[in-house]
Amino acid sequence: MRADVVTIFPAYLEPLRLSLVGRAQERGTLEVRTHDLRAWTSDVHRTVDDAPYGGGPGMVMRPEPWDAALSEIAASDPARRPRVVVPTPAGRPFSQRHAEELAQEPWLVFCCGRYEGIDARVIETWADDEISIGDYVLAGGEVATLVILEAVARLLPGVLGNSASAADDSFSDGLLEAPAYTRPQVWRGVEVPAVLRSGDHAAVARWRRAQALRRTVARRPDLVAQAELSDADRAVLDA
Ligand SMILES: CN1CCCC[C@@H]1Cn1ccc2ccc(-c3n[nH]c(N)c3C#N)cc21
Repeated sequence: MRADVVTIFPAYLEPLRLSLVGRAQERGTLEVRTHDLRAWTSDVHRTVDDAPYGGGPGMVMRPEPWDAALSEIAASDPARRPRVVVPTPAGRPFSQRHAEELAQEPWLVFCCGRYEGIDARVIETWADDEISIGDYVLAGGEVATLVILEAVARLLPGVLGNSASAADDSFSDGLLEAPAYTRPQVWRGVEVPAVLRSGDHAAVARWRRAQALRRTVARRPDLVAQAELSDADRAVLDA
């Protein structure tokens, strides 16, 4: 997968060189190219924003630099068309399913807005996806791009390695994950649940599913309504 990120703060994307996403890049599974939007300005001040029509606070990002940037990036591989993703608080809520969908794409381009956002005509012309990572307001699209790219990168072949699997993820079965424990067996007087030390893999799986169900009912009843529950699941919830 190739991922291009257009931003006025390229340094914000440096964390993509670390850890899981960094390893995916070293392996060649993911290629991240970061671009400074100001490279596509033509004035001495490298202006990327202007006052909003209709008045109101703040500034809006001008369409010309964005159109020049996206046109040049898209033209860099004429045989393909990238899926253009615009993080915005007005976007479709990001989810694991959405990450799985984006992980199938060979080429993503992320448009990181700032100020009050990007001129709406750029979104109308270029955006394939407008995504929100949550119901809170950030100062720009860079953090959202980091979130989306990490969630997508970990789903790419070979990135998680043998020890873990995206199929075991929280949300992959529609539920929150069960509590996890490691040594010591007793810590601050609290013992690790005996079933986890039993060696009975079937019992451990049942316990973890029950914990995930109870946790999801308590914290995210909306997810329970969407999850596919077995008779055994319903017995746990009815207990
Ligand atoms: C504050 N300021 C005036 C109100 C509108 C937003 C603006 C700031 N801002 C500019 C570009 C931009 C992109 C994403 C986000 C964003 N916030 N929350 C999310 N879940 C986001 C995503 N994904 C915020 C952005």
